[in-house]
Amino acid sequence: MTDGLKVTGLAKSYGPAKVLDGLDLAVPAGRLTALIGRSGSGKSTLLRLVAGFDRPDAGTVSIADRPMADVPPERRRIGYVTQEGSLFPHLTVAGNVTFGLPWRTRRDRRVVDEMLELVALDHRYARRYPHQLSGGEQQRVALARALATQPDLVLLDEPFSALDAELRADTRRAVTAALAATGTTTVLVTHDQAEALSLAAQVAVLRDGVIVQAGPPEEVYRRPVDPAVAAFVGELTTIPAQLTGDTAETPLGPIPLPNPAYGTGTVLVRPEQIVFTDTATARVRGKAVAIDFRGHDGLVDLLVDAETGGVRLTARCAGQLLPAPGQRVGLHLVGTALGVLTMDIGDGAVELATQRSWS
Ligand SMILES: Nc1ncnc2c1ncn2[C@@H]1O[C@H](COP(=O)(O)OP(=O)(O)OP(=O)(O)O)[C@@H](O)[C@H]1O
Repeated sequence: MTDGLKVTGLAKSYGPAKVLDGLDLAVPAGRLTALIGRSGSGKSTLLRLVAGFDRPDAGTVSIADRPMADVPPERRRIGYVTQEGSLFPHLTVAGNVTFGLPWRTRRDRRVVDEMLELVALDHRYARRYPHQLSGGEQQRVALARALATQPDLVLLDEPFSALDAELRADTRRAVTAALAATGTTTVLVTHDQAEALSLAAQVAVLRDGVIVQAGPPEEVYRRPVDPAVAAFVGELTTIPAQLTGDTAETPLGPIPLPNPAYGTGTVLVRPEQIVFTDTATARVRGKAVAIDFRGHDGLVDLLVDAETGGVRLTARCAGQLLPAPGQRVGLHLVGTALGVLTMDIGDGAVELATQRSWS
């Protein structure tokens, strides 16, 4: 697969603060890459350097195989959509959509109709002004404006974060469909891990000035490179274990390990890897202690029976099937462990995870 965007050794400091520290990232052409990382980790800084709004201290940026070192922002063939969309308030939707186009094309109604259709907006919106649109509609117009110039790369900086949940889902669908239909290389910055995992072909995790992991969503979720990434992209639960090479023996039974490990340790798994089974026939049983109800599903704090370890765990369960607090449940462990902390550190494992070895 060719790279739509390639960044190598990118460095940027503001005063003494090193924000990007030799960052490498390859974004496959025609696909969407989600960039995630804690607040202040440098996501917007990276986008600004790629767009040419700011200059890196070191490193290179290439877009569609063109080195960008001497290319000014307006010649980089980039579409940029921010959280607020930043439409021109004094221009109609049509005026906004065609803003970056040559004069002659600007008056061509077909371009506007085509772009509005692409982002699932009725062509009658063309004559409205931004203040006459909802937040989600404004974001779609902002994307239509960005796509109208047929850019080599679209940068989306938290474009859905100001929208409420329902509008966000609709807008997200329209925007990703438009990007897929045009085969546009896209980098999406988001604070919403679920959004990143669901929309992206590649998820890239920014931490300490570098990309610590980039890969397909399933890989980042199931095979995180370290405990901090594991905790950042989803919930975790820990189980004490004896590590016997390719397998960990836990109170809930054996579980395969991604990498061989030996001795006493703690395995990390996702809560959905602990599955409820029939209490009568289960080999391991426990009791639901507390429920964290989340609508479509919930997290269940469990206490495993004393004779099978007496450990506390968290399981995920579909909303309809959630046990009541105090209810007895059968337990079964599925899948492969995310990794192992090769020290038995008990209940505080997740908090301590970043400080411990990982295998
Ligand atoms: N122009 C600037 N001058 C000084 N410091 C800056 C400048 N721009 C960004 N920073 C600092 O660089 C760091 C990274 O900022 P950036 O906005 O890139 O992070 P982010 O990951 O996008 O954060 P968020 O998720 O909160 O939007 C922050 O500590 C920020 O204060």
